[in-house]
Amino acid sequence: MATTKHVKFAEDAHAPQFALASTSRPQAIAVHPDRLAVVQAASSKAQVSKKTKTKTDAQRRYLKKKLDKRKKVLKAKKAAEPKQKGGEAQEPLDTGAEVASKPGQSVVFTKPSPDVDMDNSTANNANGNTAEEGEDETEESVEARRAKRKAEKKLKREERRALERELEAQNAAAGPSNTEQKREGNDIREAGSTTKRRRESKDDDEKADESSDDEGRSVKDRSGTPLSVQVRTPSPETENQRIDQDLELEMEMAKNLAGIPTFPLPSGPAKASYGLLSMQGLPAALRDAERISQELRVPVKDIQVRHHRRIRVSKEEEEQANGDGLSLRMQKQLADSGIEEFFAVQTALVPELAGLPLVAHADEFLHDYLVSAPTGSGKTLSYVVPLVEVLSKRIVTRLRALIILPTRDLVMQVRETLELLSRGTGLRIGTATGQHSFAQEQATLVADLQSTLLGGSSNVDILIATPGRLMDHLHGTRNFSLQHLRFLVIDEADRLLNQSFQDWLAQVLTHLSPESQASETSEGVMGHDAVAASWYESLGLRAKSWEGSRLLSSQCQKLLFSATLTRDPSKIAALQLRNPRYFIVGDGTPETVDGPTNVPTDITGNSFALPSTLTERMIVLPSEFKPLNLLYLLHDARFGIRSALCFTKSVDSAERLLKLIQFFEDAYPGSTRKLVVKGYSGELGTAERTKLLAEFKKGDVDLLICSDLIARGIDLPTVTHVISYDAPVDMRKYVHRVGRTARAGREGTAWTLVEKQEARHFKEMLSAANHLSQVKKIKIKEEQLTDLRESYTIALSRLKSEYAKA
Ligand SMILES: Nc1ncnc2c1ncn2[C@@H]1O[C@H](COP(=O)(O)OP(=O)(O)OP(=O)(O)O)[C@@H](O)[C@H]1O
Repeated sequence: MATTKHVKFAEDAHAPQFALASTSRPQAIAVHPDRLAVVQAASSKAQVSKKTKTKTDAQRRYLKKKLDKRKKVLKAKKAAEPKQKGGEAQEPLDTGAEVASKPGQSVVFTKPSPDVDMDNSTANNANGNTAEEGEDETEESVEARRAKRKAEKKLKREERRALERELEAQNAAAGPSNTEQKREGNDIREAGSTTKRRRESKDDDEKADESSDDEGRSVKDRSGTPLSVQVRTPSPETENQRIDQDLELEMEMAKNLAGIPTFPLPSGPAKASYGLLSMQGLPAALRDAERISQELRVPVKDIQVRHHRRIRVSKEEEEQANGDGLSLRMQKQLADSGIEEFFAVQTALVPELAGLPLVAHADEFLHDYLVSAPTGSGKTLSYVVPLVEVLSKRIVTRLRALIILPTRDLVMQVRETLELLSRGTGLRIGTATGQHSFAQEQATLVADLQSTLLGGSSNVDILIATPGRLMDHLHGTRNFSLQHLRFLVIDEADRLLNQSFQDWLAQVLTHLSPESQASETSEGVMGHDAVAASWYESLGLRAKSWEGSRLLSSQCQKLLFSATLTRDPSKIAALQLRNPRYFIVGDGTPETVDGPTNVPTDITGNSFALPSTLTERMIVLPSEFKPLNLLYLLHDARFGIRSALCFTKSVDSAERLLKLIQFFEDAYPGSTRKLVVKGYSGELGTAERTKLLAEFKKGDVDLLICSDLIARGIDLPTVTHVISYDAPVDMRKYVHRVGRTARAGREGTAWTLVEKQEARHFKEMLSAANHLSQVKKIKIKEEQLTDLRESYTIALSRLKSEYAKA
């Protein structure tokens, strides 16, 4: 509405008097008197003159510029004076009128009158051009005017400088107190000084104008004789406006910036302190982790299993409650497997867990456990031995232990260990990985797939699964229930917690509580004798007064393992831990307030433990030298790398490298025995992968080129070297890759080929984990590669033609 009115006024602005007088124009009468006043003002000549007044400064500038131009012209005239004195006729000025008559050009004659110039209206001739005459002026009056102009000019300069000083004073008043403020102050000063520089340069130009004729164009007559006139194309109004706008903008900027609050410069997040982590909800037990030295060894026969009390007891009482050792059966199994003494992580966990009850009572004070121990330190046995010891007391088969692992290969590996150590116990072990059909898996995991049984029906005591297939069974297999679960083991926990696959963790935790299945209770349901005691009440099977109502909602204890276990509070919170205890196996140095001192950690204080028997090397080189350097490592007698895993960044690059090395081996005459090199990736079938790993373990394969599929958890005791052909992108990956060697107290060497452009990142990564000093830099000289070059060139050209064919 307001816009319409405004438009109307704009239309009526040409005849405001008429609009006021005429009663036949209701639109005009309906207008608010204030607006009317504005419209009237805008339409009157008074408004024009007011506008002109507000631009006095700008006009002065314009004037000054004009005066300077005149001064220049005068100078030129003065230079011509001797000629005049010599009786030569003064150049006729009316020739300039000819030039000035050209449309669009304003012509300034050589002797302008300042009085005329002060009033533009009188200075403009009929064509809109400026024509100022001064033919009859004497030399004295010229001198006087020059002096006057000089004085005026000086005055203007002083005014200008005063303004600049004022601006600077405003900036200083803003009071910068830190770097950012200083920067802003600098910016303001920069803006001010830019203007100042511009002005100074203008001043310089003006000075230069006195001797040269840069801005003005020298106009020549038809005969080519230069005329003493200055031709300006921009109109004075445009120039005035520009100067006004500049000044207003500058003032505005200074005003705005002076009031802006300042903020500190952004910087990278600092490593979280333990105090901070605690404040963010990390349980105190996780802050004050129990550290165990990597070197600790205890003979299997000396292990004393701690029997848990039903009520919470002091640490001293708990220690006094030492019971017997491990079962004789277990001791025999371990001895048969060549295990005479327990490693550090096992000495901490086996006594703690092996004495746990098969069925937990309400007043049993149970813990959940988080364990961070180096790669190859025996974490698998540290949970497998106690699980077998506790569950072997069972009479009825129920699903009592669930072990979750990230890959199928790891599931098979843990299954092997479990089967070995549970021999003679009758414990049933099942796997769910998707290796077999869903129906096949269902048949092996669940005894009764037809009826609906409140207590579930399990064919296995221990299930080892990948999270994806586990979800399938939770949602799609009748009578598959987690209600009897005593142990939930999450191995390679940090990797699994990073996988949100079907929200698997939340799903598993939900299926541990009875509420999730309470709705399924109905009269037609059979077999409630098999329901877990802790689930009775929730399923409406007993009155509250029953003793079992005091049982825990779930008796399940959680055990988490990794070489790079997270202490990220948000991830930990998702686990819903109960009375957690945190074990870190490292060099035994107690943690400081700011975190462990010698164990590499990431930003959230996550511990990265590395085996003490590991030797680490890096070679920094241009990317094109990587294949030759790798071949050198494989063929030089000093290194003699065999039984090695070589990691690449992708399956494609693993394939290419494999072919290149195979072509090289064909072409290279230098070695007595050709290296056997094979590729290992997820693209191979399970049977093929198992066969390949068996060959490698036997020593039939010298080098296995692989993707990160087997970077975690895979236990190949014969690996003596790990080569990262492509450098790992983060510390976790590095720890797990290099951890494929130097396992179980054996020696091993890890090599990382670092491309020059990656070197900085790689070193920063190591040093952030406090680990840079452990990785020795090796340089292979170009001349050391000479022997390999010829065969390498052949291999390379064969590789090219192979890819050209594809
Ligand atoms: N007490 C022991 N004595 C001798 N060998 C052992 C002992 N405990 C474990 N080992 C062996 O050490 C090797 C590594 O064990 P395991 O695979 O459990 O390591 P890990 O800590 O799980 O490593 P990763 O973090 O890489 O998964 C295995 O070959 C295992 O048989």
